[in-house]
Amino acid sequence: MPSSPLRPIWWDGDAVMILDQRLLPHKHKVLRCTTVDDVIRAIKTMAIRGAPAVGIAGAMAAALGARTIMAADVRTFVRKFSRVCERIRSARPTGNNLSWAVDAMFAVVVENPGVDVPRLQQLIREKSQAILEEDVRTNEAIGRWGMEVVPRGARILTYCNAGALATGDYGTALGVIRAAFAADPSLHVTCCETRPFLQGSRLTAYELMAEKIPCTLITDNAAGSLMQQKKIDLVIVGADRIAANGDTANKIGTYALAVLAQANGVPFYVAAPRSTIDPLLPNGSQIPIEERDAKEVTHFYGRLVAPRGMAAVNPAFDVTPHRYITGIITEVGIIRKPFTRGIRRALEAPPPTSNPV
Ligand SMILES: CSC[C@H]1O[C@H](OP(=O)(O)O)[C@H](O)[C@@H]1O
Repeated sequence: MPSSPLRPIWWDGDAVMILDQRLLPHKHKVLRCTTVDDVIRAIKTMAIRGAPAVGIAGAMAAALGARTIMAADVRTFVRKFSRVCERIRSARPTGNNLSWAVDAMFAVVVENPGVDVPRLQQLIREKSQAILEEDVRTNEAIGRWGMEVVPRGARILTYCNAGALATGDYGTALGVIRAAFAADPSLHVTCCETRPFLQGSRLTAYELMAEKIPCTLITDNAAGSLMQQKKIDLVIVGADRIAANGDTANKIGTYALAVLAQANGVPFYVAAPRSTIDPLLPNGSQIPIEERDAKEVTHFYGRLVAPRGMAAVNPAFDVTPHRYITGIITEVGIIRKPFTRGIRRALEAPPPTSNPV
């Protein structure tokens, strides 16, 4: 069992256990995954979601796949494992963490020449657990750095779910909120429902209420008006892929929030681990945006709301140009403009070892 009721994924012997987030907050069902396809299906259907959590799921799927490869020799094993990794990589296109995790899993093979197949399978399984544990430490460091930008009594707005359920535990944007709340219980969080999958009203609200963090749910459309009325002190969101210049892909609707924040003089922060950064992308124009089923728009919990036959488009993410971002909170510090130089330095920094503040 996981150490926290909010952990979205964990090993249970030879099975990967995934908390089915499609049913939260009112039903708590765990999917028992024993094959690569079980995990890929959980990712594609958003039973597990959130860029870092999807990366961890990809790592564990790779370990499940490695275990089932029957190969007498290492060369055959490597060839088959490479194919498994490529299948996992394509499960969801926008988040950088999935490909980052798959690359890290394949690197185990590259970094262990001369090791036999059973030992490689064990090392791959251990790496997947290490990625989970490193993610939690990373989020705690993001939380500690992020406290620097949260004034006492802050009224914070957040979007979608960048919490324990979107990561290995603790969260990125919600990691900052958890760390700030531990030091200052007077803060307040406004969370946007985040149509159409409702990560805000179902998941972020669930996390915040579980920990008695003062919070209020609003429709996505209300965010701008609250900022206009000076009722929000700062915005903190997660990220799915950050380009080398700081352009950031996140849940659809984030771009609008960032423009509204700048228009109203509200600081706008992105909280993300370095595994979300894609240094090979010079800017956000080439970030692949996942198109999801139009039924998520025309239906509400499976019930047709729009007229039958109504056309709908459902991009799951958008890209916020770096000019609208105040800072990027990572596990090695807060990156501010000029982002290209700051991101390069952050990627060169050693991993966090202790409390940076
Ligand atoms: C900790 S980053 C989580 C990130 O992922 C969410 O998207 P989805 O729920 O579709 O996986 C959203 O963009 C969050 O900010």
